[in-house]
Amino acid sequence: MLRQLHALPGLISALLVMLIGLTGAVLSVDPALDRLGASVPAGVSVAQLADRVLRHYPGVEQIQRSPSGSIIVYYSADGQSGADLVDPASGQRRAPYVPPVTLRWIKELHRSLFLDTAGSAATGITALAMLLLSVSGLLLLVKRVGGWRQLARPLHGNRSQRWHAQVARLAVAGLLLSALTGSYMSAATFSLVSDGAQEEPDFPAATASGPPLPAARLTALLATDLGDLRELVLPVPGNQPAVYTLRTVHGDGYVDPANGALLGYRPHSGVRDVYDLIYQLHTGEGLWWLGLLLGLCALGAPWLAVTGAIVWWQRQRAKPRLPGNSALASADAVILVGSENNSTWGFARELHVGLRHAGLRVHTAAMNRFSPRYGAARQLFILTSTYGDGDAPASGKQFLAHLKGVKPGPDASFVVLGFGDRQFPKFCQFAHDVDAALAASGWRRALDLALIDRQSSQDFARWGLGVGKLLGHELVLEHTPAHPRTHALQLLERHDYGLLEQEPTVVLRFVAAPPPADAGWLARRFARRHLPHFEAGDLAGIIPPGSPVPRFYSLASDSRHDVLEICVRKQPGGVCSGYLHGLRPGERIEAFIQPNPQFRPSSGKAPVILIGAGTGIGPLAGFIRNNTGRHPMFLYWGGRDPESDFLYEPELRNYLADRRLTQLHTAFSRVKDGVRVQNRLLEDAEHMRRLIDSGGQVLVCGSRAMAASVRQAIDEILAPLKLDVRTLQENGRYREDVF
Ligand SMILES: Cc1cc2nc3c(=O)[nH]c(=O)nc-3n(C[C@H](O)[C@H](O)[C@H](O)COP(=O)(O)O)c2cc1C
Repeated sequence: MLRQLHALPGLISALLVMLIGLTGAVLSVDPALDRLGASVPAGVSVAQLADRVLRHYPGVEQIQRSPSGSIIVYYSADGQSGADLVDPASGQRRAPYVPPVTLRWIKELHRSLFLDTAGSAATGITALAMLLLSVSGLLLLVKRVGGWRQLARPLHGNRSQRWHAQVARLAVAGLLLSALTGSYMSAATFSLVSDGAQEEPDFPAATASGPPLPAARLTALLATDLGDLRELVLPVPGNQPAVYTLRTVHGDGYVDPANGALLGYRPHSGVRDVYDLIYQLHTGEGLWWLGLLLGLCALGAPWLAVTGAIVWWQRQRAKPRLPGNSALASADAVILVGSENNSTWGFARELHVGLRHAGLRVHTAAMNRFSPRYGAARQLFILTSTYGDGDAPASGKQFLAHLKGVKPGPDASFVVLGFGDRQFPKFCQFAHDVDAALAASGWRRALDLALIDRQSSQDFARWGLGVGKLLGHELVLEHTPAHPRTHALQLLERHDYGLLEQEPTVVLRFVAAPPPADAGWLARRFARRHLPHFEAGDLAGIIPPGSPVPRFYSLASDSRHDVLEICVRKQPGGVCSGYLHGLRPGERIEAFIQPNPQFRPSSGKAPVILIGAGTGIGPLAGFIRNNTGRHPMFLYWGGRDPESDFLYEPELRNYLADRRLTQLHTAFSRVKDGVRVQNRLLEDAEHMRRLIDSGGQVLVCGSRAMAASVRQAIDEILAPLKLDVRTLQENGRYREDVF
């Protein structure tokens, strides 16, 4: 609901939001430029200013002060009118005053799109839409990160989602203020609220008799500080009575030239003061720094409109159509889906189709649709992601509340499959909650809860085999989530390890592939000569011939060096690892990049502890290679045999020598008195504790089993500090990349 409330006005008003944002950003610079050109002397009265100006401009008609402090004098001389910018300290001309035509043009576009009343109404509605977008966007952001207190925490999601949320996080306060003040000003334009404008003060019927005093001696002008002045209109010859008109930020009145008394003064009402403040907060006039900040935030509006539209489009694309979705009453199997960004629906569709091929009638719906009618479902499959900080995704939010009112039938059984990301401290938490709640409500668990990390197609296929056994049908589930465009790579060189141990491991270095020899002129002309952007720790998705399913390998290099490096161990029967191990220099592959921004050392001088085993060294070696700032970095790595599979040995020795690596601790398991990396950590517990206690960050890369043992070891090491891995994870100080 909240998402619709955000997306719908966003899509409808996107173009106008972009225009208003851009023009607002341009206008925001004006108060700062005005302020730059203005000199603002303190303690000068309006009487002093008028006296100084009159010395240089005997024909002065009007003196204006802009909110930023510039003084503009309108005068006539030799029958000609003119306007100058004047130095308030001397009353001398600084420059002719030329009203900024372009700026006025942009202001008109910003206010009314040059369409008078209709245009003002359109910009007013856009301001309201921006208000709604800012509030709903803020609430979505809070939900995304898992609570108000987590607002500063690293953002997750695909590239467009992260960019959208990141800019929104920076700009939302400014956009909210601009939208709120803009809506108020629009409402005032259409007299829906008052702008506090009041009638002119009563013009005096008569003034004191006697000759006019010099401006410098007029008491009302002496009592008015220059900082409060808006405008002083000098007596017009021939007007009776001839008086000064004085307008200040506090009120308006007239000044008797014969005795300097203030006549008919009318102070501004509270409503007017409120309007003036709102005007100032919207335009930044008189508050140039706020104007610039608001302008920067306004620049975010076009960006948010574009990335928001992309995110919406991606979400729509991920929503699959379900062929032959049976009615609930006649279904043999029911699939309920909990999803925030719709990717889980793709997996659900594959299961739906697979079960139908097995001859079942299948009903698939969102988890929120769960109601007492579902109690009769014989076989209930729940596929759900987790969102925020271990929370329910949008289409599963109401499930647990609805579950309380549903009585399971006598044959009812369930299977829960969770989708999540191990980078989160609460990995698949909602799936755990749903699984436990169903069991506690009397449903029979047909299969243990299974969890899928980062939409792994292989894990899903494996789970499908288990479901097939349960149902007594073969179930082949092949779902590949949409992936980014692939790039052609050419193998530059390879370094082989592990041959002695019969555990072949290879470090492969690729470059951007040149266009094929038979490519046409156009293809050669526009062929990409560089690798796409990536950083060490991101993932390369490689699609082996004969399989649509990509396999992911952590990157050991970043694109700055124009080389893409991965480290691959040959898996028995592995389709992709076998293919990669068979590659010879000069051969080509297709790969895409999947950013993994969560798995990177954070910037700063705190120590970084890198822990890995086997090919998990790949990204860790990349981090060390990039440590040109020589921040303290400690590597704990486990292999089998130093003679055979000491991956990156020469490079690591070089990094130690040039201090990119502070210490190297290795653990080899297939030697006499062999140890594993977690044993090394425990041996070095005192040192580890000190490093973590001093703000250190831990990055772990390797197999799932190794990561679990390392977690256990670190918990043990940290126990005396009353600290644990979970707390470090919540603070972004413990990150894993496991496979
Ligand atoms: C903002 C955000 C928060 C997430 N929070 C969690 C989490 O707390 N635990 C978890 O295991 N996965 C978390 N994930 C990962 C998603 O559950 C995972 O990517 C899932 O496949 C998304 O499926 P969906 O597109 O159907 O929502 C989060 C993802 C995002 C974008």
